Amino acid sequence: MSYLKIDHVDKRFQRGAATTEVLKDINLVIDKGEYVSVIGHSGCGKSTLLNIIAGLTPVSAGAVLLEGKEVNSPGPERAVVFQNHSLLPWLTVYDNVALAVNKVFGGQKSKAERHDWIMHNLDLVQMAHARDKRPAEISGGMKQRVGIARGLAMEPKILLLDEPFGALDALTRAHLQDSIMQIHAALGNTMIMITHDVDEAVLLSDRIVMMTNGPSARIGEVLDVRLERPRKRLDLVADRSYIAAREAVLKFLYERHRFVEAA
Ligand SMILES: Nc1ncnc2c1ncn2[C@@H]1O[C@H](COP(=O)(O)OP(=O)(O)OP(=O)(O)O)[C@@H](O)[C@H]1O
Repeated sequence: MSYLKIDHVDKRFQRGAATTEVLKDINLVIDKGEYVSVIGHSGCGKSTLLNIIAGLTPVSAGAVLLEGKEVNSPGPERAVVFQNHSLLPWLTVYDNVALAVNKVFGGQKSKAERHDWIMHNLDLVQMAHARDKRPAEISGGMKQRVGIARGLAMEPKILLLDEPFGALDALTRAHLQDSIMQIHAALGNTMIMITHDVDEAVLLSDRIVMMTNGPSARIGEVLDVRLERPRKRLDLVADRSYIAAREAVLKFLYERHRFVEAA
């Protein structure tokens, strides 16, 4: 049985009498522990696909199956990390993570166990020192770290990352990419990440799913990234497989499926 199966998924949005077909016949199987990136031009339907996997958006046809069970509502086994962190501004870093932990584990773990689990996840993203700060008191990168801790703390089967580093400067972004690689190596969790950044996709992924332009976007190609782990960005700069993977994605995006802005 596949771990995650996206099976002949179509998505159409209805606005009044007009129907837009955003996704057409999306098929993808993802193994447990895989890191899969989804890349494609703006508006092709990447977030729509992620939201379907999250159970936030219903499919128009087809199905998403996680361990054979159909996904049709949001659940803690599919946690989402959004681009803009989505932390509650009136709660501290600790309480933002606690909210999710209490919701998921309130009936299973004691108060002390939940506390340890919250601190463990804040430690994983190197944010334990800021546990009493509110979101407005910490940087964008730190907010994303807390968002990732909150997602991980739900112990999801799949962590869905919607451009998690998109709003960050290049250096902060690089630090967070390194952190997420370490977390993935340590926990072996399944991750699906949307990105616009070709280097980020190659650095982090086991496979890169490349989507054609919408409307009716499809999966155009899936690239296997055969780079050994752990990966170090500086070592990869001159690595032939890295350069080849990067070139394959760039060619897909800028030669075969060039983005043409609507007039
Ligand atoms: N709730 C909705 N109702 C109607 N149309 C929608 C809805 N959500 C998304 N769309 C449309 O679906 C298309 C795909 O949007 P989506 O946000 O999934 O693309 P994307 O690839 O994630 O874009 P970006 O890279 O710019 O974030 C767009 O044309 C968008 O306008």
